[in-house]
Amino acid sequence: METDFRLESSLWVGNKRYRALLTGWHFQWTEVDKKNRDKKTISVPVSEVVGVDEGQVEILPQKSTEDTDKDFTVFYVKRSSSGGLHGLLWRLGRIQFSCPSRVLRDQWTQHLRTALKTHSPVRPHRLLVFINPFGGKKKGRQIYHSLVAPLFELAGISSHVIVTERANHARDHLLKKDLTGFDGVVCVGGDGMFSEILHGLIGRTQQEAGLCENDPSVTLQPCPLHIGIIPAGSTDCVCYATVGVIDPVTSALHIIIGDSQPLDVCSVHHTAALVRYSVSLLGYGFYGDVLAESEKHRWMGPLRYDYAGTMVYLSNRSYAGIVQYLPADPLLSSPRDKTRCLSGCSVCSKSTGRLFPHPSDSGSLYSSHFSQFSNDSEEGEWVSVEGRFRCVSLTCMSSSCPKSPLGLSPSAHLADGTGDLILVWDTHPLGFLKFLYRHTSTQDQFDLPFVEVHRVKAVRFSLPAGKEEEAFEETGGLDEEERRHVETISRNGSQQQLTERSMGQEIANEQKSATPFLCGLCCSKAPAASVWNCDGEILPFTNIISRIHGQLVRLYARGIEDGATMHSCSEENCERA
Ligand SMILES: CCCCCCCCCCCCC/C=C/[C@@H](O)[C@H](CO)NC(=O)CCCCCCCCCCCCCCC
Ligand SMILES: Nc1ncnc2c1ncn2[C@@H]1O[C@H](COP(=O)(O)OP(=O)(O)OP(=O)(O)O)[C@@H](O)[C@H]1O
Ligand SMILES: [Ca+2]
Repeated sequence: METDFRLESSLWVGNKRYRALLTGWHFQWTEVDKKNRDKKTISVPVSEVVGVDEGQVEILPQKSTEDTDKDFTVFYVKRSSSGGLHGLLWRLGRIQFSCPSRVLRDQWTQHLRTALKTHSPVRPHRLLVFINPFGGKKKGRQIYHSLVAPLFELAGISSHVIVTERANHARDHLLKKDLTGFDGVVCVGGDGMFSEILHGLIGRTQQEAGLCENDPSVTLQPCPLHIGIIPAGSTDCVCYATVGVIDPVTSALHIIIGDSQPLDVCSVHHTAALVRYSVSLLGYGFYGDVLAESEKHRWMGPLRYDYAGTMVYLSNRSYAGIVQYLPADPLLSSPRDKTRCLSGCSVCSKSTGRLFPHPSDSGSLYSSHFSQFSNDSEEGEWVSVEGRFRCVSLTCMSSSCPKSPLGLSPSAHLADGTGDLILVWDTHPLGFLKFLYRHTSTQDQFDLPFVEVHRVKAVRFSLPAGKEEEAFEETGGLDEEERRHVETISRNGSQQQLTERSMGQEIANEQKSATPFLCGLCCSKAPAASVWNCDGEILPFTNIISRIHGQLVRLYARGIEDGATMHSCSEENCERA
């Protein structure tokens, strides 16, 4: 393989001579001075070459090209620092070489294209793109058309663009319409848009596989289509936690080169029905109350979370609950091992083999998961704790975001088949503030006497006996209706109906009236129950069962690149160098 693509020759960039070399997995060019001494080398992995074109090529603004038939242009990924604690920004690098002859030029372009095909087999050719025109600062369309579409065009990707006309438009399209010929689905928007794509693709995949999403013990089928996220929302947590920066061009380049990042997904069930899927935060107590409060102040934009956070903090709530969890294997990793899941993470790579032991045998591929949820002794025993909690949070990944650059659980893994359960027991207000504040720095938020963190495969939450009735009274007896609804679903066994109901706007509205009334410090009686925040949506149920499905979806991403340790960034292919 190495020698198949080897090509070496002198090439010119302007009036400077370069020695260019295409060998195996890399394309590199070294400036050579008049005495034939090597100067700076730039080396680009073939997998990061975006495209090759004959002649002189400009992208935006389109200039008239002064084509010479001995030139070719190479587009590639160029890194620069994001300037923060987090990942690296990617930009489109461009270099135009002149060859001594047209024959040599053709040799270079052909070899580079063959190398690209061989080393980048998973690059998308056709994408389905959903743009939420109202996400974030309402710039989704502009971001896509000015920054992303020209790059897709340059890379020869054809895209079918749908500007959504209502909430759940993208999800419904993915559940019902023909998806033949698409390699991936791209959402232009925030976490809410990503969640729509997630639900649409997981639902569609299970429908086609004839699997029932309602039963938490069923091993779900991984989705064949990749998901790309072009961040254009007010909260872009999934993008930040999987790419390391919130930047449309960086994300577009990850899509173009076909990066593939598996992602764990948590399914949330109530009695015998699926409620929703979550990847970043399933949170009860503080985070539930913050979301409920913030919904009343949407007009404030992203600031509403800070306002709601402060109000909820001041209301000084804690909630009674019973939390049961199924611990993951402690020998594999720990939420307190101080490691970080970065690009090429070995814990995640090893998990792939464990989660899918025989990739060639589809029978055992999925059945391998099944026992993880049962109470069989090999998989460990459920642990049960009961008490009053400030918050109960479950996250399948670190959930790093600009507010908390290392995230809710800094050592969590994107694709290890586990989630981290964070239990914050009731404590005095200053203690809880300390816990929250530590999310903004590198200080360990778990190193506090009232905080526990567990790496888990599944979690159950229920209100203590007696509290349940009290909570229902406060929420206007909604659960009776919910119970009827779930019974209907169980009888009909209709997945579509369930999805409609669990994600529908009506239920969100019902819940708004059912959410605990926040009356700040003047509260005479605190509510007995909080609500669940599931990736930014309020759940209509309090008692839930959730289970982590390892590597259920794949994103066009590669995890966070650590600028400090990246060879290619610090030395060569980097604007900082
Ligand atoms: C003292 C400073 C404390 C700062 C604490 C920052 C912790 C931030 C942790 C954020 C974790 C986000 C996880 C991702 C969730 C997304 O799937 C979801 C959808 O986009 N976002 C939210 O639900 C949105 C959830 C937003 C939660 C924001 C919480 C803000 C708390 C502010 C507390 C101020 C206390 C001030 C006391 C005087
Ligand atoms: N055309 C549309 N009209 C109204 N709502 C839409 C439309 N398209 C998508 N949505 C919904 O808008 C919600 C928020 O979208 P998105 O996540 O893209 O933006 P956001 O600004 O980050 O949102 P939020 O502030 O709620 O986090 C999504 O849940 C999605 O279902
Ligand atoms: Ca995980």
